[in-house]
Amino acid sequence: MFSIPFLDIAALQSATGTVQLPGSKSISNRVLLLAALCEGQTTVLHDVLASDDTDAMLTALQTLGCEIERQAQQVRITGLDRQSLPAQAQLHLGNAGTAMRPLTAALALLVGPGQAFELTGVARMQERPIGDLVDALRQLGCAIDYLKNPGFPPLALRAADPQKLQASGSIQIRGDVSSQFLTAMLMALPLVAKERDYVIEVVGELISKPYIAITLNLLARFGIVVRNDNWQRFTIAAGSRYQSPGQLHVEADASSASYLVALGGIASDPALGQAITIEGVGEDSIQGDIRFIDAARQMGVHVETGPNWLRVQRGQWPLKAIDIDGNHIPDAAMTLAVMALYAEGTTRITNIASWRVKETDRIDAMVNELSKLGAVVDSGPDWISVAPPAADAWRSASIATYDDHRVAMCFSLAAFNPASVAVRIEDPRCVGKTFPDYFEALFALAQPKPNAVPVICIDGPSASGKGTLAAHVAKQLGFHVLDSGALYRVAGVAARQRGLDIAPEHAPALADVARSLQLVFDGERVLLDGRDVAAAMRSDAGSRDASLISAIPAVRDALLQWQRERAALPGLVADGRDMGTVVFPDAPLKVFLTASAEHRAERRYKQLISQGFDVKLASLREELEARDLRDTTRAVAPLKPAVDAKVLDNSDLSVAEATEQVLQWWRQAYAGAAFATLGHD
Ligand SMILES: O=C(O)C1=C[C@@H](OP(=O)(O)O)[C@@H](O)[C@H](O)C1
Ligand SMILES: C=C(OP(=O)(O)O)C(=O)O
Repeated sequence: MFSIPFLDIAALQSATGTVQLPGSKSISNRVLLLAALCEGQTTVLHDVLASDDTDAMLTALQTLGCEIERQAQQVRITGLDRQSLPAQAQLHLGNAGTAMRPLTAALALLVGPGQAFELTGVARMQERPIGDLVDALRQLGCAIDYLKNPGFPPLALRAADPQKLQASGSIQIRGDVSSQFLTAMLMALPLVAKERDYVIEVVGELISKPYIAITLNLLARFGIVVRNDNWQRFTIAAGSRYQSPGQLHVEADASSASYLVALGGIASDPALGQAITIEGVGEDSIQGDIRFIDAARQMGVHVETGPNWLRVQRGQWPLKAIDIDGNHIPDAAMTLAVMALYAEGTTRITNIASWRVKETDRIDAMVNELSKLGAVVDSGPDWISVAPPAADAWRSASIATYDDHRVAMCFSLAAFNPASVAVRIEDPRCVGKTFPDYFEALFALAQPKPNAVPVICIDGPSASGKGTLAAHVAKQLGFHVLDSGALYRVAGVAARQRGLDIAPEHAPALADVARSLQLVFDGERVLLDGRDVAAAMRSDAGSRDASLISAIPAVRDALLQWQRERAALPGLVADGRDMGTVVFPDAPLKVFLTASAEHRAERRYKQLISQGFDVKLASLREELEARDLRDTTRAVAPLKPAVDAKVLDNSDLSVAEATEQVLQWWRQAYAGAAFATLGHD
């Protein structure tokens, strides 16, 4: 997961490959709760989504005393024992609608005399309506108080009035704000439907119906058969009792699949043998969002399906604009709004009023962010229309994501824009709600346009702190790191292992060694042919050999390609001596890091002393000055700032200050002018 302030997505060209999708949020949170409601019975759930929303549900169930064992994607749950519910519990449910709504209903019926439960969430959750559900529960005698604003969480639950609970067998609930209210009632009522039927009548239009279908399907798996009269009236029969299915497999998430279906439709060219294969969800899915593929097909995307897989390729290009009622696929329909950037004509998505009360006001969010890119966008209370920018009207944009995972995921697809304008996704961590590794999955499938991967070069003399600075900058940007100094050290070790003397006369053999290095940098470990050589390369002999081998032009040439290939999505921070001058001459940001010999000697001195080495400051300084002289005057790739490098003297800067300076340059260098005019610098 990229837990960083923003993620720059390079101009992307194509996509191909196979992806195994994480579990469905809607199914995971439903089955976690259903399993918890199977009093005393154990259920083993497989392929459960691990994300912020499922964490919210799991943590709440644990707080309530549920026994849960979690191993990777497998969760073993023993159902709650009513008698041992805690007297008090405070449940923080983040922004998970699938936790807040169903838990409210179940706990409103479970809470006993003398017990009190509070349910709350993030600030946005406190703006997401829950009044229709509370009104329905109050008809049953449930005691629910609003702790802040009427109609919204946080809520306090106390024991229901038992007489009223038995008296009211028919409950009315509104269905036009969120289907999750009805889902919540359907999952809670089996807890009380012992002696009599309970009937739920939906008032007004029921939106997002396919989510009710998921609920009914999963209830049946847990032994509860609900009569559905035309989506208007639902009957839970007397004698209903939760019965664990023992084991249950969670399908992959069909809403998450929409971004990858769109990816294939935009960027997988069948003529080049490209396709996106999505595993874990397919035509047999119980999730309504699988119907996104119909909309994608209407836009011209080629989709093949199997029971639990999808294979997607570009069909018609540009895509066809469509006019679609998005009510049945409220989450996946957002993806259509971004696909519209690649369609001929204006795409209209209607009947999506619920977008306004989800993670953010999604209609406004889509209008704002699509407009930044230059699209022609319009909207109303329950619709949005999108026409792509004219060829010369694309603008680079820093996409605000409103703590909404779907905004972040959708807009990553804008990076295929024909104008190659830069796309920056702010707060990419928000995808943690349902698809924590979304960007990793995207980068594994997508290929950048030639030379589009952003590279930051940090060159400089010995002990200037390049490595530390590179690591800090890379961490902030989510980029890879190339420590080219380490590369020469490994080349030296490899040469010694093959019994070669490191001298100019062996240049061809040494270059062969360099060319064929089988190398993996894995945290602190450096694997050469599968063996860790970290200690050898950092020894004194390793340093001497690195210095010798790096002075051999044929070796430098041999390693050039290997270094260039490290420029992988989303980007690279390369540190060394000739990164900006030789290896990545087109890098958008080159930093030449210096510090006075006095400061560098002092830093190295402190470092070595703290490691227990007996060294003298004066001789360290002499060594550094001698090395500087050698480095700056050598014939091959002498150490010098690239003409377009920014010189950073960090003699008096902390690592944090130096990092901030580089990031500031980066924010400007990478499409900076365009972002700056949008106030997002
Ligand atoms: O029941 C569910 O799992 C969901 C129902 C839908 O909400 P609405 O019914 O509020 O549209 C959907 O947007 C949400 O992501 C998940
Ligand atoms: C609306 C969504 O979430 P929630 O389950 O919180 O309603 C969503 O995932 O798009």
